[in-house]
Amino acid sequence: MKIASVIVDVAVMQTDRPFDYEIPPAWEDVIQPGMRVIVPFGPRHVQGFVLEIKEEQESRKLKPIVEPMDIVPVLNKELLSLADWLTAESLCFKISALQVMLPAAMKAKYSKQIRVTGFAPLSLSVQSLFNGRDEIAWEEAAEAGALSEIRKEVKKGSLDVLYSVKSKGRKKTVRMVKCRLSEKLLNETVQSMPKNALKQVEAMQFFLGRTGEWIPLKETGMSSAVAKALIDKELLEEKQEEMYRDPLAGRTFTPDTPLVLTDMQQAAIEPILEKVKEEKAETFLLHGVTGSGKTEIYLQSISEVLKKGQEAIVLVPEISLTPQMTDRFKQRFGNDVAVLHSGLSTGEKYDEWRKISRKEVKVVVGARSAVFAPFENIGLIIIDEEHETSYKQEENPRYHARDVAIWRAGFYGCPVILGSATPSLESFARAQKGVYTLLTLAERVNDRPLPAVDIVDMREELREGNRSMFSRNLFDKIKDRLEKGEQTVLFLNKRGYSSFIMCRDCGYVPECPNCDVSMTYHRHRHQLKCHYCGHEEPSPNVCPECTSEHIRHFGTGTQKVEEELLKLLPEARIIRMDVDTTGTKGAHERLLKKFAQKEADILLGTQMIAKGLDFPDITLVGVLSADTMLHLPDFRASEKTFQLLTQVSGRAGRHTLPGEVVIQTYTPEHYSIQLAADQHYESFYEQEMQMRKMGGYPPFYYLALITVSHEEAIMASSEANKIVMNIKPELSPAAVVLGPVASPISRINNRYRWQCLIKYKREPKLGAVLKQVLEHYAKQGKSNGLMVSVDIHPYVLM
Ligand SMILES: Nc1ncnc2c1ncn2[C@@H]1O[C@H](COP(=O)(O)OP(=O)(O)OP(=O)(O)O)[C@@H](O)[C@H]1O
Ligand SMILES: [Zn+2]
Ligand SMILES: [Zn+2]
Repeated sequence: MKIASVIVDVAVMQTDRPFDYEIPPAWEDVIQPGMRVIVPFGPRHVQGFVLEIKEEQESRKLKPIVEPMDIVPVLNKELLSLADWLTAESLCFKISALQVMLPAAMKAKYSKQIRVTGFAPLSLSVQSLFNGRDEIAWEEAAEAGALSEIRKEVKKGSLDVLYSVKSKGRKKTVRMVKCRLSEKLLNETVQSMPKNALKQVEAMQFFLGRTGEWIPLKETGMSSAVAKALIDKELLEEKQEEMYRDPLAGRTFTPDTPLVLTDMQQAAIEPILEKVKEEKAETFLLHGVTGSGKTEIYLQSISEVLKKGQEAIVLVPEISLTPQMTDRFKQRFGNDVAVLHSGLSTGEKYDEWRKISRKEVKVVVGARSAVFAPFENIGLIIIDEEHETSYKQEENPRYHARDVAIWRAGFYGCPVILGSATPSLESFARAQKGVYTLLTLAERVNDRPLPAVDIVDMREELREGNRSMFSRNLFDKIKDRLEKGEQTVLFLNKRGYSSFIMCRDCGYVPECPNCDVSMTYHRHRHQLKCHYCGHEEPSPNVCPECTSEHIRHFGTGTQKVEEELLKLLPEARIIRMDVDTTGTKGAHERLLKKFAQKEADILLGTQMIAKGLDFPDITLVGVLSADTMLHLPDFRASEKTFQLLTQVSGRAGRHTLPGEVVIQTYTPEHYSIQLAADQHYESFYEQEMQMRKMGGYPPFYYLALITVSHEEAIMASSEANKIVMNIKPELSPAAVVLGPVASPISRINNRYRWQCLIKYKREPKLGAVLKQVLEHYAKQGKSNGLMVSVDIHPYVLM
């Protein structure tokens, strides 16, 4: 008999192994590894993934597969083995590793139906609920409050519960019609049709000269009733045709041609093209200052890959998946490009995925999860802005796109390009050691200078009586740009410094009642909101502690900056880009377009404007508060500050007009601010490496973070203690186990959180030890309410 081993869609430790199912003879030729199937599991039907197919001589009693959900495998052999690797590396469930590779639309949707069996009579109340129908949805019964009644009936045998599984994704179809008659016959028919059937006559006339051609029903102008009548008369034929939802519908792209590379670009691209030609895996770190033409190198490398008939994946951070960035790929490669980003609807993402899967496109540009694009002949993988922490997924499977890219490149024998103006310390250290090959673009294209940077000490401003959020230096420069008709970008760093409320008399800051964090103030609704659990409450007008009225909004929101700017410079035309103004579909793009067409003088925004912008008339960049991120409890705080300041500064003076940057700060002496002003990556790297060495942090040590949470603080802390006691003897003396300590955010959603951090260099047993810890708590978890999570190479230490 033929047997399929299947991973079922039930993400708990007990089911984290393949289960065997019989393949019914009818499906023997159909079912293959990598397909989704529906299988019985306990009383239910669930989705599962076929891992392999076995042939056994002896027949044994197995439950049969109910039916396949795919006609062709959705995961190829390579992706199936990538799932093995991912499971082992990130200590996740196999099912999570398989699901993360597919678009959300392909996740299973479960529904329950209740059906009348006819074996026993129904009670009157249930009869009236069914109201003559054979079947109703579970939800309907639940809403009617009839579940306990139903349960009794199921026991009696009069009702039955059916579980069904569906894919969420719907293919979009259009109704097409075709005239079945020959041209001659059609002519005669139109003549002989009764005159009172005017609509039908008109409809048939439409096909004169177009018989035998499939035409969307919409275009024929006839109603469905008329169509139906004509189909019934066998004059027309109909079919449903599958369609893609096109997120870029109605946009045209002016094709562009490759630029002539500068000598420096040429030197950088050659080693890449060599590996493309040799089909050898190698990881390149392309370190190029802002505006040095990295993107052109990506484009021309991809060209070579396509010429060889291979495919390319380009990852960019979600935040820079702006039309400006994706257009550059569309302009060069036209319809060969699929774009995957979170702004697409579930259906649109599914359609893009299908285009990739059917090899109708050759290039994918997308955020983190695009690294799983189901290509089978990959010739190049590019990760732009490789230092971005959003490449690490912060939920299971906790993978880093860079590691996945390097794994896939190893499989296909192709190069990986990691590009950045400010590489992560980890990657640069690897390049120093020769694990990655370093390629450097030390200057901007065509000797354009990097912008000149002024650091302004805001404490000094205050001492001299300037209480505004703009230093005199920055203000003068903005005014100057307004007069000259040049453009300014103002950047407000909000990460880690969202606006909160504080009482100026007693220092009281409202905190979330469920989580130990201060709440964020939302100005437009005068509400306080917790970003961890979603709790919301009205913002107080007097201090709940001391009843002072001086309880105020602290921190500066973009809206407040805009108001102040308008007070000072009423003539300025400002575009504000933040979560409030870019919430609707296409808003991001519209705002940037307006700015590009010079309908505004100042672009004011948060993180989302730090990257990728390339406009010729931006000659001034102002950073309103450089140090807000420096004070986070995170060993990467300096690195993040340096990266962000360098990126934002890089938006100025990218074309012929020279650029200037003003950085406002309360800690001007800090090395990450000083060195960002000099745009001196190597010096920053040297200095930061010393700090990391002293602190025992990456890249000198690897990290693993264990977090334990429970509703009672004492449970969380004592279990965290037990874990530490159990782990320590298993590790080498070189490993350092810190904690347990209360997590920086010590409570989320009424669960107390404790953590311990393991620092290590080489611990071959660590993975197995941590897996044991997880297994142990998974078995007990349900009964004692403990939750334990493990994050290998964590980026969020809170
Ligand atoms: N060989 C070239 N000749 C002329 N112009 C070029 C060349 N290469 C790139 N450019 C132009 O230089 C500008 C900067 O290039 P690009 O955006 O590729 O830089 P980048 O290194 O990706 O920048 P960033 O990291 O700051 O986003 C662009 O306007 C681009 O069109
Ligand atoms: Zn107070
Ligand atoms: Zn909360």
